Amino acid sequence: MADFFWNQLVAGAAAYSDSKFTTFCCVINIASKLDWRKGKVTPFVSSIRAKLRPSPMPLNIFQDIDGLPRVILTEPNGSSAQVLLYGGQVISWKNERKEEQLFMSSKANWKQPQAIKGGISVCFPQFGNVGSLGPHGFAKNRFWSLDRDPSPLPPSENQSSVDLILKSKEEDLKIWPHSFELRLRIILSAGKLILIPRIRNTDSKAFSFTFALCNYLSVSDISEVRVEGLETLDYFDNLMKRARFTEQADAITFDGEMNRVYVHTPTKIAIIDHEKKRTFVLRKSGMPDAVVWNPWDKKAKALPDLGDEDYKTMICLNSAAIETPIILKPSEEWKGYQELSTVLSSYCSGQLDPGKVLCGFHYPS
Ligand SMILES: O=P(O)(O)OC[C@H]1O[C@H](O)[C@H](O)[C@@H](O)[C@@H]1O
Repeated sequence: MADFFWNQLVAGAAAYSDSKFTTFCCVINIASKLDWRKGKVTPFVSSIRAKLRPSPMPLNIFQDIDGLPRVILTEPNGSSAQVLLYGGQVISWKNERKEEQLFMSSKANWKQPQAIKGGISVCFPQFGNVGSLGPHGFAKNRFWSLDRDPSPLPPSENQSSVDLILKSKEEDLKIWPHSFELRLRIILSAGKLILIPRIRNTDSKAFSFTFALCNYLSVSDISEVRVEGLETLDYFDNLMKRARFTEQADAITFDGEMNRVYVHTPTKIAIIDHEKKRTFVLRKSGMPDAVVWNPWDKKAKALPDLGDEDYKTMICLNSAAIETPIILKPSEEWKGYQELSTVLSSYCSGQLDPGKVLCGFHYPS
């Protein structure tokens, strides 16, 4: 069946233009049974679709050459996103001009159980190395499932979305003995990519965790990038044994390795890419901290899954809950929210036009 998928995909690629290719890749409707252990995706016949709950837009999935099933989201303006069920990881977000907004390592390791460096990955139940687990926990090295019973989506014709779920399995309980359900809704709409993570304690005892959405954003040249919104805040410097400092600069710029956890950050942070004249705007709630990371040249060379020059075109700006771990009692649920959007940077004497990127924002309820 996997061969069938791949043959269809290749035939489709040859027959269709790029814009229609995505549509064609959507041959396999998500009314599918996904058997990960065999590395296969087995579509049900269409009659079974009727038995499933209706979704607002048809959801599309295909299996790529590495055997990793991915969901493709598209919206009428032409932007698109790709989400791997492995790690629940967003690996691509293209704007309406088909320009990639996310960074993917040129040496990313696509073989399980490795984590894939790039896109937007989920760090749970532990961020970084602080704790008993391996770096960034295990959610990024697990196969997630489609959530067949998500909470109802807000009605909208021009967005497409997917709901994923990760439940604790036996192997997880051995290393982190707390039963949980981690849900992630990914919504694509014109110029925006929204991620809504939710974690429910399905155990009989309380547990605590740290969490991050690790956003690898694509930039033209890291030396020309500035991050605004973190000035005057306190941060833990991971390069200085997590010592606490207060940010003194007007904006964060880069001329060497940086690995900081800013605490109590505002709900909006801007990444200004001077060369591209483009600003990423990160809006978030439920995740009070923000991690800023760039490995620079030496660390990039030391990391086996990062190209030597890759650091120049990436910045990691993570939405996170690290300083104060989240505690959930049995049956309680935590919910976060993250929205990434881009706007054209507008300058007046080198200053970002505040009306364009720093205007008020209200989160959807
Ligand atoms: O390799 P990854 O899991 O993508 O993590 C990459 C980086 O993410 C963060 O932002 C951390 O602060 C870094 O210490 C880490 O190395």
